[in-house]
Amino acid sequence: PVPLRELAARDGRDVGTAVPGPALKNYAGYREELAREFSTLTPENAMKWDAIEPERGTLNWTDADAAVDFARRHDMAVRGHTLIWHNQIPRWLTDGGFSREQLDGIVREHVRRTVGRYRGRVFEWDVLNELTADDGSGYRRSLWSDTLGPDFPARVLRWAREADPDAKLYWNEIAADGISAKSDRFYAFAKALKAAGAPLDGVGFQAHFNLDGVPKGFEENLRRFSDLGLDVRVTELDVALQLPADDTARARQADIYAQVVRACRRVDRCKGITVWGFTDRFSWIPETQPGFGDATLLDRELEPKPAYRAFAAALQAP
Ligand SMILES: OC[C@H]1CNC[C@@H](O)[C@@H]1O[C@@H]1O[C@H](CO)[C@@H](O[C@@H]2O[C@H](CO)[C@@H](O[C@@H]3O[C@H](CO)[C@@H](O)[C@H](O)[C@H]3O)[C@H](O)[C@H]2O)[C@H](O)[C@H]1O
Repeated sequence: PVPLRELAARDGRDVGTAVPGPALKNYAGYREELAREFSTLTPENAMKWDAIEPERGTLNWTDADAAVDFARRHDMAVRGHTLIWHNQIPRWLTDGGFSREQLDGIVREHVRRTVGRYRGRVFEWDVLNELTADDGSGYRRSLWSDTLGPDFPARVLRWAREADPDAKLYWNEIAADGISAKSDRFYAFAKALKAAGAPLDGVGFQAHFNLDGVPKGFEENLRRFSDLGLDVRVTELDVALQLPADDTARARQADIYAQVVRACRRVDRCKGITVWGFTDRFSWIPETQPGFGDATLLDRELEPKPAYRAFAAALQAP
């Protein structure tokens, strides 16, 4: 079959996947499939703050460099993930008791150093990740919102722009895929940043779904953000199944993947789709959602599932 990356390219879009460090190192078949099917990759954990700077001043770029090098050797682009998130923050930072001024300096240095290191080699950054409160009331409570003041997103975006003027800068969000109080708040934040002239280039919708299906207003939501002059992306797509999954569940899963592809293709500024892992062998779902899994396009032996065929068919449909 024609690789997904080629089908997406016909539309001027890209298709990507999250890549866990160990998979890239230890599984030959995985690397071949990755390079064959995908035009972008997102390091699943290697570019997060706790991986890069586990101890203050101790830097570890090993897995991040390996992912960037792999991409360069296989004509793939890299989405950097993620600079500011409430999870996977190193302990020295959460327990540091830093003042606003001190934390500002620390964040600025982290952004300058990380974006600077991959200047010209990472084409997009999830600068901001999951900052919106789930109830849509405002910012999610975090070290950042508690310490850095209400305008910290604009400041962090500006530091990222300084470090690499060519990289596209994104705010990536979870559970804001449809029209909801949360996505309304996210929309208001994005609109305010654009109005303030902050360097926000795009927004990412993670799309961690299950058989409840694609949330109501998904396409409309993509379109309203793009109408703000923003690129939009699906950044972490998977469809978790209750285990053991049967053919009916896999057929429903396939339909959901296809719906997402069709919605993205109908929105001009939807730049592409990234799946959060492409084989059931490497997926965050089983560890974090006991009883669920089989969420991706290929099975554990890298064999295509109905989801893969539906994804490909939706990419090439007229
Ligand atoms: O939570 C799912 C998505 C939601 N959106 C943002 C996105 O970044 C997030 O991705 C997931 O983010 C999760 C953390 O919140 C990641 O899970 C972490 O993944 C890390 C790297 O594998 C794990 O850390 C390893 O843990 C091992 C045993 O516990 C240790 O031996 C390793 O040293 C340590 O690196 C953490 O326990 C585990 O919690 C998942 O792989 C990753 O898929």
